[in-house]
Amino acid sequence: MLHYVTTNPGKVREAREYLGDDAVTAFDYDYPEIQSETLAPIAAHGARAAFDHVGEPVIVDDAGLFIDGLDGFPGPYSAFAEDTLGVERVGRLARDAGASRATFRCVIAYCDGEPFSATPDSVDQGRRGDDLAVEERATATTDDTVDTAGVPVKLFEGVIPGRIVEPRGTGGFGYDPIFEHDGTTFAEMSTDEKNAVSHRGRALATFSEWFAER
Ligand SMILES: O=P(O)(O)OP(=O)(O)OP(=O)(O)OC[C@H]1O[C@@H](n2cnc3c(O)ncnc32)[C@H](O)[C@@H]1O
Repeated sequence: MLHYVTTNPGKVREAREYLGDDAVTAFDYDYPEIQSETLAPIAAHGARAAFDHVGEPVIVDDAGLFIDGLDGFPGPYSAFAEDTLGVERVGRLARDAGASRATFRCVIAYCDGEPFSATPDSVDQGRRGDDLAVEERATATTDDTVDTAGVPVKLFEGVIPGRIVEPRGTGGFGYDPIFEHDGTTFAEMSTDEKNAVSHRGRALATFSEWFAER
């Protein structure tokens, strides 16, 4: 069984909607997080720690909102900023600074304790939005396997550009009310609609393609 290790029920809802109810079980465990300016090492080390704790295949998912005009703040500190400032205040900070452009990123890290064989279909199958205008660019990529003290972890990243706006909508969780993509905030979308465009949906798409081959 594949365990989605998180303390955030919103992530589990989206993963289940995407992968299917029976594909993953939620495992509520607050794995120790390292500090880093990028999400990938945090997710990789989290997956290793979660695998050590659970002892079965795990996914961890580290996400962050990167506001261009605030030099990427809150980025990897998004959970801390939500807990301390709150979503509305982060939104106001961005708008007051005239900084509406932002990117949501999600890195999914998979670990089952086994090495990954580099079959032609299992790596470097990421889709890039290079043919899209920069403003619209959204990417979902598989990254290299990361070795965390002898245990390999596989990473999948999803990225979506958007704008910080005044809060709208009641769905979703976290920063969804202030993150607008194509005129609609994530909180105004159903889980399905959000998954179709979101950072997490894109990361889940490349993960599930790869996992089906494993
Ligand atoms: O680490 P776990 O236990 O998985 O749960 P978390 O909520 O702390 O997870 P993150 O560190 O990945 O989340 C960073 C912050 O970004 C928020 N967040 C993550 N994904 C989001 C999404 O899809 N939409 C809106 N906010 C999101 C989340 O609420 C946190 O405040």
